[in-house]
Amino acid sequence: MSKRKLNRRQTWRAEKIQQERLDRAKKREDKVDHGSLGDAQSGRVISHFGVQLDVEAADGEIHRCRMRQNLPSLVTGDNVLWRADEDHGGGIIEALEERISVLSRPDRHGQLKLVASNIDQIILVIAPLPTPSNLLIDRYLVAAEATGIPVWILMNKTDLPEAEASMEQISIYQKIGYEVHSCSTHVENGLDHLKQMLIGKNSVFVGQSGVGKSSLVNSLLPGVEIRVNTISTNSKLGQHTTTTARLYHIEEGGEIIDSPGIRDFGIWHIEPEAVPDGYKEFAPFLGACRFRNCSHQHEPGCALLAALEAGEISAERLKNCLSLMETLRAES
Ligand SMILES: Nc1nc2c(ncn2[C@@H]2O[C@H](COP(=O)(O)OP(=O)(O)OP(=O)(O)O)[C@@H](O)[C@H]2O)c(=O)[nH]1
Ligand SMILES: [Zn+2]
Repeated sequence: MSKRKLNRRQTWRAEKIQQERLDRAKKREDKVDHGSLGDAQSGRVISHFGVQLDVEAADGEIHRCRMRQNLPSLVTGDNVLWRADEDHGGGIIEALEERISVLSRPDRHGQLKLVASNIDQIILVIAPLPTPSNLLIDRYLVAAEATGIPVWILMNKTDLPEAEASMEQISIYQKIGYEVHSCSTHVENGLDHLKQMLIGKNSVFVGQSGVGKSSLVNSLLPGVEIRVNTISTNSKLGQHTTTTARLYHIEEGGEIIDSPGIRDFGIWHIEPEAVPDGYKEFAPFLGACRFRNCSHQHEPGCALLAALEAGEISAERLKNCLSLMETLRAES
């Protein structure tokens, strides 16, 4: 399979198939003698290890579960129906409830693999140091927009003197309509506002190495040790992580799903042609160019160039869009 991403129609089809499976599984279950199994109850997959998954029951207890063979592959964040196995311990997952969102990434063979589900918001973490380039921010935003999951920007390390200039640098994103919030893990009460933003939601933190994602997660989840790195110049491009995603509860409310494979989310492969769709302020102009294969660089009747001329989109964003397409073409 190519590295194609699911388009809307495919996503809709996958959801439909999933719902039909769920209905069939429920019907079958009604006819089965459950023996030593308890009543069906709802639960949440909080981590998975190959064929075994940890399911959190409504009372907060965690049960190591196997799954019925008729189920599709499950992922951290899934809501499931499961039964306790009273004879053998643990439990059996019998059905998957509809997912509201999924993060998937291509594996080394280009096949899409689910990474986590039911995520309410993607938080793109940036910091004054390492200094973000707007091109990199765009890349994360394009990837986030493609998931359909709401995304906003978090400026960490506001304790650094460079913070003000960085906020200025990213003000362009606020103009486009992205929410920008800030915090510091190094000052007292620096995370109070962030905690408010997390309440009642299932969030993932993404962003480049060294911006403080581990520090954030550690501060939000005291007692859960996640390694904090010193700034590294190593690019993580191409690295494959096997660590499973885990769902954590924040004491003040809200959930975080975290894994190294989620944090480097923005550098997952994106189709070059899909890039302009990730520039949300371009939406009114896309598809309006005179030529279908317009490169948006010099063609007469280019709707994006006209929008630029009229001051409706920024030159920087258009330049970054084109250069991101170029980079992704070179990578594929
Ligand atoms: N000044 C300042 N430094 C911070 C803050 N938060 C984290 N750091 C430092 O930034 C560095 C990188 O932090 P990490 O939490 O490892 O960053 P990360 O984003 O998880 O990095 P990766 O694990 O490589 O993806 C460490 O030296 C932290 O101590 C902050 O609010 N202010
Ligand atoms: Zn054009």
